[in-house]
Amino acid sequence: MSNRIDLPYTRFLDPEGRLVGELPAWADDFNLLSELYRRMVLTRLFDQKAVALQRTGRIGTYAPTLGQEAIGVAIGSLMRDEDVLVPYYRDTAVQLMRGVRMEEILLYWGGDERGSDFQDPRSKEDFPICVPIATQALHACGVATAIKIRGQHRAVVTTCGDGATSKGDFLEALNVAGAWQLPVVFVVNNNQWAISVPRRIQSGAPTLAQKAIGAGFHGEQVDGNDVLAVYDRVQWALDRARHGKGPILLECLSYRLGDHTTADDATRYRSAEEVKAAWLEEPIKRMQAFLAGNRVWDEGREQALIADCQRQVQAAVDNFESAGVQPVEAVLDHVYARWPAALGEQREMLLERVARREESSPGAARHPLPQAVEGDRMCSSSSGGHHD
Ligand SMILES: Cc1ncc(C[n+]2csc(CCOP(=O)(O)OP(=O)(O)O)c2C)c(N)n1
Repeated sequence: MSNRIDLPYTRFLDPEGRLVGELPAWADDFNLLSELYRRMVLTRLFDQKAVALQRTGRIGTYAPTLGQEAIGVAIGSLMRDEDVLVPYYRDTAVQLMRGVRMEEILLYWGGDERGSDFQDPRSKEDFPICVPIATQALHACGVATAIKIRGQHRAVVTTCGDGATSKGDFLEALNVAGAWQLPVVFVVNNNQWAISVPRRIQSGAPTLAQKAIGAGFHGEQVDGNDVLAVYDRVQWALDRARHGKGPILLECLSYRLGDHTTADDATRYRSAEEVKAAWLEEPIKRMQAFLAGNRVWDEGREQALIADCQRQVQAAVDNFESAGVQPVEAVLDHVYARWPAALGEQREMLLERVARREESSPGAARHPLPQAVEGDRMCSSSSGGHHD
């Protein structure tokens, strides 16, 4: 007997950018389609820069989003200001679409608290990136419960990887979302790897989407390399959630083209042939081919786009590098809404110490961003503020 539950799978574009399904009416808008492409390119160029900044010791560990741009761009382009994002660490694209500034993302990965204090009103109520695997799924259900109690028309989106779907937190979140019919959309970035653990041994379930069925709600699979497919299904899921029709799980099938993080070396556990084959499926080339085939994209537009994105990325890097060092006491900020008395005392002590050190040797108490440690690529822990 098969353990497979037949669930929908959506794909409109094949890897060459040819149509393999009938596009919905919303996709008649070629301005929108070009914009989705532009956003994927911007994400990729920023991502490449972030990796380069880690390699030169200017930020700590970074989790590249290479190959998964379609998923994040689709989600972020569809969420409304009043929706809430509860992300994981590979959500650079969604955050950029939500108005999080590139320099804020760099500050975050540099271990700077200012990187989670988003300035854009669109992302003010979004959560910071969650590094502990799958815990964000429960936070999302908490937010969705509040929205439901208040009778608001808002949706919560939470994301995770394929490995995260094995965690108790994830399964508990599905359970409560189904039991209470919460307005939450779970998006699983099935990029085939959880660090060095391949999808085939991650779970006995033939699809990860079917995990929703056990919790009493609908799940689907989507080609996560096809931005049009992801856009279509996320749009539908968000609309349902906002109208009180309960949760949805979308499993987006993609591939992690980069290392797990800059502290990883994926050549140790996966073959060059596998990665080469995955590059043939990646999302940006296929969308470019589709747009070019419809005569709305050409080499001139491509060059102008790349130049524009590079300007934006460089301006963000300049802002990041001139942000200065965060105050030492920031290590205690953002932990409690109402401070316990003991922590207040510790903060005072810390400030006194900083003041004393500052008096005896000006500048010494405020350290610059951490520098790269030699051989960082092989280290399992980060050189910055995060551990994986
Ligand atoms: C609770 C917890 N356990 C272990 C880790 C270490 N860890 C970091 S990433 C990762 C794999 C996650 O893989 P997946 O969920 O597939 O997401 P991906 O990184 O592939 O996007 C693990 C085990 C962690 N961060 N948190």
